[in-house]
Amino acid sequence: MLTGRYIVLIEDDSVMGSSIAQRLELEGAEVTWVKQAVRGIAAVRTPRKTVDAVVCDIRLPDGTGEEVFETLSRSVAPPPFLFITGQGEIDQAVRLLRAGGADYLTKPFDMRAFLGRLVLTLRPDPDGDRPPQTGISPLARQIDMQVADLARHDRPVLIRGQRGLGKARIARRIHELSSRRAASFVTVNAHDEPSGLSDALAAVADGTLFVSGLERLDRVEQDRLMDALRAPSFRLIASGSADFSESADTGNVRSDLVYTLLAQEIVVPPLSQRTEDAVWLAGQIFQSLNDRRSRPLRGISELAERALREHDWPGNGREVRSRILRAIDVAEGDWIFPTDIFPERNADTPEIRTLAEVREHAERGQILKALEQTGGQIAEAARLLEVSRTTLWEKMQKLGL
Ligand SMILES: Nc1ncnc2c1ncn2[C@@H]1O[C@H](COP(=O)(O)OP(=O)(O)OP(=O)(O)O)[C@@H](O)[C@H]1O
Repeated sequence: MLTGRYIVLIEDDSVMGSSIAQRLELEGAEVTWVKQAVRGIAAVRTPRKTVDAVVCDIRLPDGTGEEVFETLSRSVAPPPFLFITGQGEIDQAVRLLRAGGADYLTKPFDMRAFLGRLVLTLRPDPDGDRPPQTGISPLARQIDMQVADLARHDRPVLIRGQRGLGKARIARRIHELSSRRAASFVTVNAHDEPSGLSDALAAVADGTLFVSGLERLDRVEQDRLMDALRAPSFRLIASGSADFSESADTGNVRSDLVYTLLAQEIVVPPLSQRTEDAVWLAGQIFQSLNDRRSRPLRGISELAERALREHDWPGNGREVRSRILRAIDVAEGDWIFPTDIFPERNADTPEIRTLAEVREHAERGQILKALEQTGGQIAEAARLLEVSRTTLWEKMQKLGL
């Protein structure tokens, strides 16, 4: 029933804790059991894998379940919480449900009833055939799960990160997975002058308002937005720079606006911290553009993939897109090569290239020339190049020809 699921159990009572932990493990779950609030916060905030649910007692030796939940909500979108309460704590539990906790159960309870409630509480199955949207790295998969989670709520969201990381795409995905998906998604770009906030507020109705680059909104517009948020018909999603939380300290953004947003945030790490995602994204963008070509290319060569992995992507996803667009345009053969993507690295720049790179580049040129002369006859080309057919074939495979 719970195979492969990871559950954090915060329960100080040894008898209760061990019977829950044992039962969860019997059902196939992996369990981290802690007895203190502070340890619970640590286990959820820096989990060793994605937490599918937290089972949390309300009364703990060093605090309450409510404090655990609230502390976590300030920095991350917490996983679903199933609270275990005593009779006297129901008010607190109900308050927690309103704040976004998933469910509660009153002691004493039957273990089967507990399992039934837990299954309904769990985070949607991460392997539930949803393809990656942000990337394939664990960090990106975590973002995709947060997106699914936040789509189930209706609170304001802040998406924080450097420029060009796909924050606008993330905002749109939250909207499309949410119950507001049939309504409109209206974007305000605070980098533009004027941003068009008033028109957007008039147009959004019960849809989602996405404010890109929130810290760039001027004071008058911030006041207008905050007024609208007093009784909003819409849901606000905003994007901001990686150090957005400092905006409140420096006075760039009204502090009440900052705190409204910080409660639910997604932090998107730069591509330089997850270069496997840069390679993945290049592949995705290549695929979508290539499919539209009348003469499709065969792919991104291994050498180019290596170069993608080694680049540090200061312009993030936006840079990936523009480089792949260009590469598809200029590629001469069937495959994309490093210099198609990074033209600044071509032979007449003073940059030192490895001997292997130079050799591969030269070999590729000669092989293409020979194949051209022989009308694509491999045996004949091999004779001109004075190598065996097998050697030529192997080199062509390696060079992606
Ligand atoms: N995961 C992704 N899949 C496809 N394209 C992406 C992805 N991430 C970024 N891009 C490309 O990067 C560009 C920027 O995306 P987007 O506008 O969503 O980023 P942003 O983080 O909101 O940028 P900014 O903060 O600079 O406005 C777009 O052209 C988009 O095509």
